[in-house]
Amino acid sequence: MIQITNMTGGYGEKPIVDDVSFTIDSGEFFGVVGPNGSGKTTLFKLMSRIIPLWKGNVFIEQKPLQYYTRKQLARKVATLPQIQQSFFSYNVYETVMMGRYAYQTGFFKQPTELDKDVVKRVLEQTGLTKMRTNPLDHLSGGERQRVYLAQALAQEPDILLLDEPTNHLDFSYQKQLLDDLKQLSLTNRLTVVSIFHDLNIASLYCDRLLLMDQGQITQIGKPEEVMKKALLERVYHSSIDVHANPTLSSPQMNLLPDYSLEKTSSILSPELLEVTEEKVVIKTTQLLKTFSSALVGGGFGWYRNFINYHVDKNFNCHSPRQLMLEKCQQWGMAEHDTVAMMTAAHLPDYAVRFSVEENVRILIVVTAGTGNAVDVVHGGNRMLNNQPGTVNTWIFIEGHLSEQAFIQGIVTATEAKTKAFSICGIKDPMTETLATGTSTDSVLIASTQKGENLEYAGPITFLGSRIGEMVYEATKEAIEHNIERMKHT
Ligand SMILES: Nc1ncnc2c1ncn2[C@@H]1O[C@H](COP(=O)(O)OP(=O)(O)OP(=O)(O)O)[C@@H](O)[C@H]1O
Repeated sequence: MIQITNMTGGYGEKPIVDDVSFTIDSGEFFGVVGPNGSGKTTLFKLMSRIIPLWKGNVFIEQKPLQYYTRKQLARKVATLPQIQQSFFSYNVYETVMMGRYAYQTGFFKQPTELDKDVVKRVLEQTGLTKMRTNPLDHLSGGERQRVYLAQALAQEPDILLLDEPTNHLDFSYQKQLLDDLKQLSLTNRLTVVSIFHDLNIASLYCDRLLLMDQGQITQIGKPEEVMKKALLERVYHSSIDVHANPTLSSPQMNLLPDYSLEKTSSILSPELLEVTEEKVVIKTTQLLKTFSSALVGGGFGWYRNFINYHVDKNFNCHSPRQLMLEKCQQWGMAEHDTVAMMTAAHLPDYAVRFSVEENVRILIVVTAGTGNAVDVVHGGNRMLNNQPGTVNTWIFIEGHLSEQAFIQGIVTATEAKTKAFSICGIKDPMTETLATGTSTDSVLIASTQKGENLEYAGPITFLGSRIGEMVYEATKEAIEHNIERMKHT
C-alpha cells in the first residue's frame, strides 16, 4: 500500500504539489489525470524521491520513503524509463537485464541464475522472447516500449509508476501494453500508478482516478465518480459530453467542438417527403441523431436518409436486413447514412403532420396497415414470423433532445398509436380483444440536435404533448385510409 500524507513540494518558492493526501491499495490500477501543468509529473517525482518533499510524507508499506536505500526502493518501485538513445546500442536481452541491477551485488555485478530466470520470464510475459537478440534500434516504437516495460518488470517491483506509458503508441500497441499491465495487476497484484492524458483510456483501465488541478486533488474515486461532465468541463475549460460506453461500464467522454461551420437554418418541412408505391423517403441535408427499431441503422446513430420500403403482405424473407441493404445500395444510399424499415402497408395511404411552435419544428409520418393487429397482453400465443412491420411511425424534430427525451418520445408515440388503434376499434383477430398495435411495428425519432433544448418528452411536456397529439392524429388517419381501402378491395 502507498500512503501519501500532506505531500507538498516543487521547484521554486511556491509549491507545485500542495498538501495532497491519498492512499493506493496493493494491486490497484490507479490513474492520475489532469490538465497540462496541474502537477502530475511533479507528484510522481515526489513519490519516487527524484525531488525532495517539502512537507508531508510518502509511506510504502507503512515505511517512510526516506528510510529506503536506493536499491531497496528499486526493488519496490519501478518506473518506465523514457526512451533513451544510449540504450540503442544494446539488444533486447541486455536492456531488460539492466532492470536487475538492484539485485546484483559484488564488484563485477555478474547476473546470477535467478537474474537470468527472471529476465527469461518477463521476456516471455511481454512477448519479446523471439526478438531477444535484436538491437533496440531495429525495433518499432511500440516494441521498444514493451522492452522498457520488461526492464521495469525485471526489477520485480511491487509498484510500477508510469508517466504516459502509451505516448507515441498507436491504439493497438496502447491496448496491448495496457492489457498486459492490467493482467499483471490482476494476477500478480502489481500496483500500477500511471499518468494519463487520455481520459477515456484511463476510464477503461483504472480502478480509481485522481483528478489534479493546480497542484491539488479535485476529485478521487472510481471512473464514474470522476468522469462527470460538469467537473471535467470546469477543470479542462472545454465543452465535453460524458456518456456510457456501449459495451463496458466505464464512462467515456467526447470533446464538443465550439466552432460552427453550418449556419443553423430550418431543414424540416413536409416537402421533404417523397412517396411512391415502392417507398417513402425523406432525405435531409444534415445528419440527424436517430433512435429507432429499424432493420438498417437501428439503435442510436446519425443518419440523413430515411426509408420505409413496401413489401407484399406475404413477404417472407430469411434475411430482410440483407435485402434492405441491397435495395439501399441500388438506390445509391450508403449504409452509414441510412435508416431503413419495411412495411406491408399501402404507402400512398400515409398520413403526415407538421408543426412549428416555440422554435421547434416537428414532422410526423405514419404508414399503417392493421393486418397483423395484436393485443399486446395476449401476444405470446402465436407463431413468431418474419412479416414486415405494419405501422411505421417517424418523428423528426428540429431541436436538441436529451437521451431521456428520445426514449420518452418513443414511449409517448407508442401510447398515442395504441390510443389510435383503440379509437378506430381495431381488434386482435385471434382474441377479439382491442389491439394495441401490430406484431412488427417500427418507430423512429430523429433530431437535428440544434436549437431549443428539449430535455423531456413525456405526455405533459411541450414536446411530448405535441408528439402525442400528432402521432395519434396521423396514425388514426392512416388507419382510416387503410380501412377505406380494404372496403373497396
Ligand atoms: N524542473 C522544473 N522547474 C521549474 N518548474 C517546473 C519544473 N518542472 C515543472 N515545472 C512547473 O510545475 C508545474 C507542474 O508541472 P508538471 O510537469 O508537474 O505538470 P503535469 O501535470 O505533469 O503537466 P503535463 O500534463 O503538461 O505533463 C508547471 O507549471 C511547470 O511549469
